[in-house]
Amino acid sequence: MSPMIYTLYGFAIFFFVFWCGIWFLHILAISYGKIKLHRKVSLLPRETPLPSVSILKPLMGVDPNLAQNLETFFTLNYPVYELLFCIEDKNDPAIAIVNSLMEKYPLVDAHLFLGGSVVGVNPKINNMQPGYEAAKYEYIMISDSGIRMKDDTLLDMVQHMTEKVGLVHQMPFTCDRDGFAATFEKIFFGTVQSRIYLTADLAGINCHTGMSCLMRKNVLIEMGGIQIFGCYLAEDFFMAKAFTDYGWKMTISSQPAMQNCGTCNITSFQARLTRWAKLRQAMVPSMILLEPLSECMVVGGFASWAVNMLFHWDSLVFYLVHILLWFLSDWILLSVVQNGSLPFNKFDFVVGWVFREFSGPYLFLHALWNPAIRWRARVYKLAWGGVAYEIAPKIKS
Ligand SMILES: CCCCCCCC/C=C\CCCCCCCC(=O)N[C@@H](CO)[C@H](O)/C=C/CCCCCCCCCCCCC
Ligand SMILES: O=c1ccn([C@@H]2O[C@H](COP(=O)(O)OP(=O)(O)O[C@H]3OC[C@@H](O)[C@H](O)[C@H]3O)[C@@H](O)[C@H]2O)c(=O)[nH]1
Repeated sequence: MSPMIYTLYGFAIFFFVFWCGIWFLHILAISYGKIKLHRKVSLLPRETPLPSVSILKPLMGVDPNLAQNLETFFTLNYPVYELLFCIEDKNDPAIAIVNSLMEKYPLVDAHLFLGGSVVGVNPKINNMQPGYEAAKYEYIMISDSGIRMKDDTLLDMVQHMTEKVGLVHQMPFTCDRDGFAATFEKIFFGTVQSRIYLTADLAGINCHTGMSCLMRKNVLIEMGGIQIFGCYLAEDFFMAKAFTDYGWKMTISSQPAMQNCGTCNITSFQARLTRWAKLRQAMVPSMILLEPLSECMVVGGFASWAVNMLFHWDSLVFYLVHILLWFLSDWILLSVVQNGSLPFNKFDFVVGWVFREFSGPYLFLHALWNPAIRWRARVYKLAWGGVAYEIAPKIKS
């Protein structure tokens, strides 16, 4: 056999093994999701009192659901906590919403911090810094503006903070909302993102998306505070990395993060996914190969060629069966993450799923060719490794 044939067989074996690995991830994610997610929160009395929590809420602008999302933080079923709302712009309309909720719930320990404090380039860290400095409790929670809590979400997260755990985060998911964009978001978070998030959590790989996380404050202080992550845009990834570097474990909680922003459209969601992809490409360069390769249509194409080469199986039949099984597996995983009836029918799922599968590789390439990162009012670039610098001044919204 010529070296060319050996090389082709080598590639065929690689793609077939990779394809098997991806299917192993599907099975792991579904099984682990069933075991890990949506467990009942224990209400049994404890020997020691529950730790008190300082909740940082960085806010910027308003959306139609902001008031009701924020209100869920005032009605948490948790003994001692404080709410630290942080708003950078002193003319931000979110201020009025926070003030009216603070008036409505005078017994809840809540404070508002205006103006932020420039400790780096990350605008979320800059915004939270005054709130962080004022935080008085032993656990710090960072919770983005679009998050909606159930009464027992904080309790669930605290119960996952066991002896060796330093950081508990929620796997991103979405509330039920109307419209195709909301369907698309739910399909994205409940399929491709959940598969990686669950398997990464099981394998102890850092996949932290910082929209809702609980941390031990003493460890944060030992690291130098949240400001040391201000030089990165992906402060979430580096915070989690620092916790593991300090010898702490991290885990997801049983309840996924319920994102419930009231403005939901395809363009802004795709811009957000592209921004995240740019962060991953800069921080974990192996993702540049692994991500496109692990897309259903791409890995299926390579595997179809490989099985034809190795076992003389019909490529087209193999490809179609692969897509059908992937689709079914995604439906099962989404149902596990949703843990109840879905707000859309099977036809909507087919349309949303096909759209996700075809737009995924496109968004990834788009992120690769356009390195500038727009986040809300500012534009940044990332150096390899993830350190960020701002390339355009703040755009007035
Ligand atoms: C046979 C092995 C195949 C491995 C395939 C890995 C394919 C990865 C495909 C998609 C990646 C999706 C990642 C989703 C979560 C990240 C969301 C995100 O970008 N968040 C950013 C913004 O908040 C945040 O800053 C970044 C966080 C982490 C990025 C690093 C992700 C690494 C994931 C690697 C997981 C491999 C799992 C393998 C388990 C055995
Ligand atoms: O300029 C800004 C941008 C954002 N933020 C706050 O940061 C939080 C997240 O902002 P967005 O919703 O725009 O962004 P994402 O949902 O994509 O964020 C997510 O990905 C990037 C990570 O660094 C974040 O930790 C994670 O939450 C919000 O609470 C927002 O109010 C600011 O305070 N200032």
